[in-house]
Order: sequence, then structure tokens, then C-alpha cells
Amino acid sequence: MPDLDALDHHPDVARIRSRRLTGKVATLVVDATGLDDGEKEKLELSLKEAALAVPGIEEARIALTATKRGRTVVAVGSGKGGVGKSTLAANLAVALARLGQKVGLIDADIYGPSQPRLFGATQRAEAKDKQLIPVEAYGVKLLSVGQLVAEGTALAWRGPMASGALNQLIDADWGDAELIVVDLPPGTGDVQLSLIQKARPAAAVIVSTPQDLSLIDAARAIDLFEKTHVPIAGVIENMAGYDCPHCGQPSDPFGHGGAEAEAKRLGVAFLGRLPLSASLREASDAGNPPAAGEGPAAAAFADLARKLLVQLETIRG
Ligand SMILES: Nc1ncnc2c1ncn2[C@@H]1O[C@H](COP(=O)(O)OP(=O)(O)OP(=O)(O)O)[C@@H](O)[C@H]1O
Repeated sequence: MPDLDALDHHPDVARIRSRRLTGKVATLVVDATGLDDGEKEKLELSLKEAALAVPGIEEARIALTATKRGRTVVAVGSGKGGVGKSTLAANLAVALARLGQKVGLIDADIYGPSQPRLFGATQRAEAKDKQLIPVEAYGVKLLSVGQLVAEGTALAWRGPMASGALNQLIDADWGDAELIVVDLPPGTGDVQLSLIQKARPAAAVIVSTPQDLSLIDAARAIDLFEKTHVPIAGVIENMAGYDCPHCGQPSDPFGHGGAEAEAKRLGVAFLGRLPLSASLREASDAGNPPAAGEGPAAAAFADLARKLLVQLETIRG
């Protein structure tokens, strides 16, 4: 049986809305919104070639559509703080934008809004006619609760205040953004619950490190999303081992593969893992998202973003 998964690596995978296989015939429905005639022809040809390159496929039918989809909100959560949720949300947003998606990012982490720092965009958010205007950085439209208050101010917001702030961010002028990533505060309490209910995400991504404690909390986070009827797009394992900078030997201080096994046990997809990396932390601290550059970290984020898009395709139907 031919396998159309090879198309996950096509640079325009984000545009594939559905794929069907009938015997040796592959049919792809592809969103060509915003492309001119020449670009449409190129897209069609390149997808046809990619489908015909799959062993066993003898005919490829490409149907181009130009239907605009509504905005999709994807929440990024973690059961526990400090697992790299914000770093992953930032870099996933950048990687999605590099794949051609129009991406917005809401930093709803009221306990530690770090997106302005991760993007090197710490200016206060401006408003026009009482509507906030996102800041643009690395191809992503960004708004953070951190931009609503002075930098360094501790945010000890209670549920209603937090959801009021989130409302302002959701109702901002997002323009043509079609995918909005929301970086939630870590944990599974009432504040998170009310933020999820407000943001009404179409799907959620859970970030965990491989240790048992983080995994137990990740399972709680999955449970919280499931209770609120938000499908889980997948789990990402962060800080999964590192290569010793001195001897080059791989080392797994937090264990290895725990998040993948936990995802399997809970019946949710595993999107991939990122190693512990000093250069990733340094670039992040300096406000240069590694996903915007070249090299292994950028490739890893591009791969995670592609897998996320494939999951979203399935969830949105
Ligand atoms: N793969 C990684 N390798 C090295 N450092 C990392 C990695 N991922 C994240 N970090 C670093 O770990 C720290 C915590 O990351 P981050 O702020 O993204 O976590 P978080 O889960 O969002 O935390 P919070 O509890 O503040 O919401 C940051 O200094 C970040 O640069």
C-alpha cells in the first residue's frame, strides 16, 4: 500500500488540506489562497511530482482551492514550569511562519511572560481605537501580557483579571493571521482552566522534559485539555539528552524517551524531541529565536512545525 506520509516533507505541506489514496491514485486537496496563476501552476506541478515519487503511486490528482479558513488557535501548555514551554512556543511560531503560515503568538503566561525577551521585542504594545496592535518580529505577530505592564512587574493576577487581559490580546488587530499560538502559564489550576475556556483553542501541544515528575504533570495537562474538549495535537519532549561539548559523548541527565512512551500510553501523538543545548539557551536569552536561523536547531523546529501542521490537518478535518 503506497504511503503518502512522504509528503510531510514537502515545503508546501502547510497548504495540503486533505490527501486520499484510491488504489494507485493519490488525490490531494490543496489550498492555493493568495497565490497568483504562475505560483499556482508551480505548486501544482511540485506536489504532483512529489506524489508521483512515492513508490506505488501511478497517478496524482491535485485539486486547488482558495477557500479561506477561519483562524485556528493552538495552545502550548505544560504541567510544570521551566520545561521550555515558552522557548518552544516561540520557535514553533517562527518555524510555522517560515513554512508559509501567517502566524500570531499570544503570550498568556501571566506568571512569567517571556515572549518579548525571546523575540527581542520588549517595547510596550500600542493600541488604536482601543484595539491592541501586535508587534512584528521574525515573521510572527506577537502580543504578550508582559507588554501590558511595565517590565519586571510581578503579575499576581487572579483568574478573572487574567482572562480579562487575555480577552484584550485575543481581540487585538491580528490582521491576516491564520494560526494563533497561545503560550499558556504552566500548571493545571483554575487560571489555566479559565484561560483555555477563553482562548477556545482548536488543539493543544504539551511540552514535557523526560523526567518522571514532569511526565506526571504533563499527563495532568493532557487531562485538563481533554476535560475542556480540546484535542491534543501532540507532545514535545524538551531537554532530551545532550552531546558533551568536550568528549562528544551523548548523555541523558533526565532520561530519554519518557515523553514519547507517555504519549503512547495516553494515546496522543508524539511530535518530537529537542536536546538540551547551550547554544539554544544563549540564542534564546539574546532574543534570537534559533528557528529563524540555520543549523540543527532550526531544522528540528521546522520538523516539529511540519508534524504539528499534519496533526492540525487531521484535527480540523
Ligand atoms: N532545549 C533546551 N536547551 C537548553 N536550554 C533550554 C532548552 N529549552 C529551554 N531552555 C532554557 O530553559 C529555561 C526555561 O525555558 P522557558 O522559559 O521556555 O520554560 P517555560 O516552561 O516556559 O517556563 P515558565 O515556567 O517560566 O513558563 C530558559 O532559560 C531557556 O532558555
